[in-house]
Amino acid sequence: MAKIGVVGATGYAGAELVRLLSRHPQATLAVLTSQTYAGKAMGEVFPHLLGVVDHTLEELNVAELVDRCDVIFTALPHGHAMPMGQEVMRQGKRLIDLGADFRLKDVATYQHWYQTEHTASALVTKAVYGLPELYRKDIKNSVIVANPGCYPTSTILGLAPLLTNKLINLETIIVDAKSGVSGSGRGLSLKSHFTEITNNFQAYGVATHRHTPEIEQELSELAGVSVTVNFTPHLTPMIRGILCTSYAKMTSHMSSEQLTELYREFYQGEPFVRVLPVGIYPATKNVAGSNLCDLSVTVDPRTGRVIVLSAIDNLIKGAAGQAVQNLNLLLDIPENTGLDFAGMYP
Ligand SMILES: NC(=O)C1=CN([C@@H]2O[C@H](COP(=O)(O)OP(=O)(O)OC[C@H]3O[C@@H](n4cnc5c(N)ncnc54)[C@H](OP(=O)(O)O)[C@@H]3O)[C@@H](O)[C@H]2O)C=CC1
Ligand SMILES: CC(=O)N[C@@H](CCC(=O)OP(=O)(O)O)C(=O)O
Repeated sequence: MAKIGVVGATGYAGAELVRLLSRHPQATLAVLTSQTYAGKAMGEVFPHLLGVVDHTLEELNVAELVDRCDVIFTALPHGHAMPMGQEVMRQGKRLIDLGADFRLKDVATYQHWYQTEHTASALVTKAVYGLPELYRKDIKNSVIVANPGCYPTSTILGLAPLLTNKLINLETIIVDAKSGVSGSGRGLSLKSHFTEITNNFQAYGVATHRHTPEIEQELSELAGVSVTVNFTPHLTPMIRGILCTSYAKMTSHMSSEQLTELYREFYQGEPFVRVLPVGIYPATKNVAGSNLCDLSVTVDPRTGRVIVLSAIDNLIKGAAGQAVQNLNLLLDIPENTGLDFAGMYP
């Protein structure tokens, strides 16, 4: 049994991780941390976990925390996982960071987009980008896993077959994404205020969202040349889910059926990617509560563009579920361990 620490267990991503790990057959929750609720029982802060998770939240120093665990998950605001990375390396343990601190390979790019100094830059080269569908082998042997952002997960899975097979003009990629409000975390803010989000639909971070360089880094890696994208996120009045619609000009003539077949081959054997038949489109409700990413691909012969739709649950495939998938790779056990459940419908 792997002893697990969840740092930031009282956030939306952390609490979802605790829920998933509580039923994981090869992991045991050793430490759950919180600054605000230290001393309280997890079930007191989250009544849905009453009788399911009996742990008391603790506030520990980094060295003690790492000492008590084999694998540590950090689900903290960006900038706070760096000391954990250093201690994990010192003690020879393993880290899965759900935040952004180890995702960008270029430290200057991180500092620019996050307006935060990187205090563990030597570790960035050691971290592996935790998207199992692309980096499975590297993740298995890694010490620090940089769990991807929610928007990048759905965008990259949607576009990867096109870039790998050089089927699109790289200067024409547009990503139009919509997210549920849980994506912005549990903390109170005007952005997620009930009256601001209900009966409302708005864009934010236009041309400035910090997931842009993460998406560009990974698409560039797939294409073998530098790729830029227009990425526009929107906030929708729902709790969970991301739906991304990506557009690009095709460089060759293919039908929707041919491209769908190519996607099927690309993702063959993947436990969590479903390529839908032509004419059936992903919806957030179909993946809510599961670790699935649903994809559809359509060619518009009139404009020569391909339209890719991808849907995930931002808290599961976009955060906690993907983190458990990465844990399974680190432990060298079947990737769907503890994740082998369908979503919730309706
Ligand atoms: N929500 C989502 O859909 C996704 C989130 N992520 C990423 O996961 C991470 C957590 O996100 P989310 O759960 O949404 O955020 P929340 O705001 O819901 O939770 C943040 C957590 O961090 C703790 N925390 C806050 N400030 C500090 C601090 N200064 N030092 C230490 N701990 C602190 C809080 O706990 P306490 O006050 O109890 O200590 C809380 O547990 C972020 O990096 C986020 O970007 C990634 C993908 C998707
Ligand atoms: C709806 C909403 O607010 N979503 C968040 C993205 C959550 C996420 O994945 O953020 P990290 O990259 O920090 O892990 C946002 O746009 O900031």
